[in-house]
Amino acid sequence: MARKPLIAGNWKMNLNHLEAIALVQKIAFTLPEKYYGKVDVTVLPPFTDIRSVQTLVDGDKLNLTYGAQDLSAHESGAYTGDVSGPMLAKLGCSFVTVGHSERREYHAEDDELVNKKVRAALKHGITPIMCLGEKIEVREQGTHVQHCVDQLIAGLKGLKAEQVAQVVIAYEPVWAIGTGRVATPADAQEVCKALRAALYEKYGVAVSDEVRVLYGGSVKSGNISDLVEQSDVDGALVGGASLDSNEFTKLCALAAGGPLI
Ligand SMILES: O=C(CO)COP(=O)(O)O
Repeated sequence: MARKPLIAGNWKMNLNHLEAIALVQKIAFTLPEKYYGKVDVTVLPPFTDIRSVQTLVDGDKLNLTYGAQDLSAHESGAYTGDVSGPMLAKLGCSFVTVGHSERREYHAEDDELVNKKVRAALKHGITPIMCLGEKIEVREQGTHVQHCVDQLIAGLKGLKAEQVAQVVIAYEPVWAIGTGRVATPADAQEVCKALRAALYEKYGVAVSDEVRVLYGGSVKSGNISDLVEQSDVDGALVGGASLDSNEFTKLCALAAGGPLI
């Protein structure tokens, strides 16, 4: 089954709301309408930028969508500093990353919390992009495939097949994030294929055919084509390269099959 590629720009903790408006305007101006039929494009700015991005996307009727980088597992209440699913839904967020390795590392998020956040996103109609991936030590031991499959199963625990069908998975090997050390297309395919096989085994073919599995880690316009050519890689979660409008739009165009802008 042909899955439409998704390119998600994870801005991480970069750009204030004025810079966010400028970047989204540049992306919208540079990427011609025709590409949106062949690739879904979303940007994931910091929380403080989302309202401004919403105003621009709604006002100019842009084809790209936007989302957030995290959400609370709770609905509301005494959770200082957190942002809830209902708040993000109200802002029109289409996606939210959950369980990014930087959240796992700096905020001690484990698979159990990731699972709660995936549920919170789904409950409020926001598509979770559930991130997983191995650290370098795990890869060196050669147990990375099983490690990633275990993270997948734990993150989706207790969900019904119809719910799993709505999730996006992002395989991001930790050693490839922000390092310039991109996994080879074969490395990405090995894990993405195993993740899809695990989805097939547990939830059936309708789910494994539907779920988009992205690769993330030092993705740029120079390597996106070889990555999306892999049969189980359905797009990319892009960090650094998503902050440069020329690089990001070029990457989106290539993921759509070109031609290069
Ligand atoms: O963490 C990432 C996206 O979520 C990847 O970041 P880089 O593209 O900067 O390596």
